[in-house]
Amino acid sequence: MQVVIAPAEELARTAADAVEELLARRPDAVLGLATGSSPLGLYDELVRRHERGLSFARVRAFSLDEYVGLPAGHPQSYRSVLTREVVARLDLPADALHVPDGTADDLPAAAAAYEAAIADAGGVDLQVLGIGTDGHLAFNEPGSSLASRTRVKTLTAQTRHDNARFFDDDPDAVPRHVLTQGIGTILAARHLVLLATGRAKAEAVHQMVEGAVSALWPATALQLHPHVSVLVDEAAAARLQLAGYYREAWAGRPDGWGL
Ligand SMILES: N[C@@H]1[C@@H](O)[C@H](O)[C@@H](COP(=O)(O)O)O[C@@H]1O
Repeated sequence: MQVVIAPAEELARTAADAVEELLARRPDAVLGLATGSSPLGLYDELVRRHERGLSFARVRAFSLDEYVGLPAGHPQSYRSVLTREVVARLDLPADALHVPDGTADDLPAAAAAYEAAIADAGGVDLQVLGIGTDGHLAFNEPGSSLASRTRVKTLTAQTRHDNARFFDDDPDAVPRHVLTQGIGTILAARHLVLLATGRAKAEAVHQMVEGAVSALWPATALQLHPHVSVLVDEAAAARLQLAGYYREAWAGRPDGWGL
């Protein structure tokens, strides 16, 4: 795992460099998009670079997850959030954004269709990730199979509490069920770029990078992936035991090496 400890603005630029390098190599790349506050700095940076000429016109994008049961067009559905925060601000065509269908009558069929759509696109080249305070990735809560694929999950009380800020601070208004890419789905992406900031993420980041691989901390499955970049600010890095080594490795990387 590659761990970068830097101020949030620098993390956003470093992640944007990886996206820009990918698009230079592959203009029709497949990007995996995360919701939540963690990737917002990266999305802002991509918008700035788009305004300077970086094109997303041929990119395909896949959301990590979606709430079940929110009506189409609900402002907090992840389709709405990603359309507002990413697609509408870039030249990414609206029909290039794929999101699991949380309104489907047949949710297992919608999950299978989502897996098929990712495979048809050739798989995800670069997956943007955040992490929950309980170590969840996408909506793979503690106890998730580390080999899981897209499926329905039940949110924990902790996650509904964390996400209540998007639902008028009412945890009961947060949907109880979601469709989420599985840990196995996420691990199939070619490059994983995880952003985490703030003290509330410090324990989850420590477990993810340095803890024993366990369903109790689903993000620890990233230790099994060959190309993971973990971008954290000082507060989120506060519990890392090997922080000194990570800093030394990043500062001393050979010229021209990025994520
Ligand atoms: N499903 C999303 C995750 O993909 C995200 O990583 C997490 C953390 O969100 P934030 O970045 O706002 O802390 O929130 C939600 O649960």
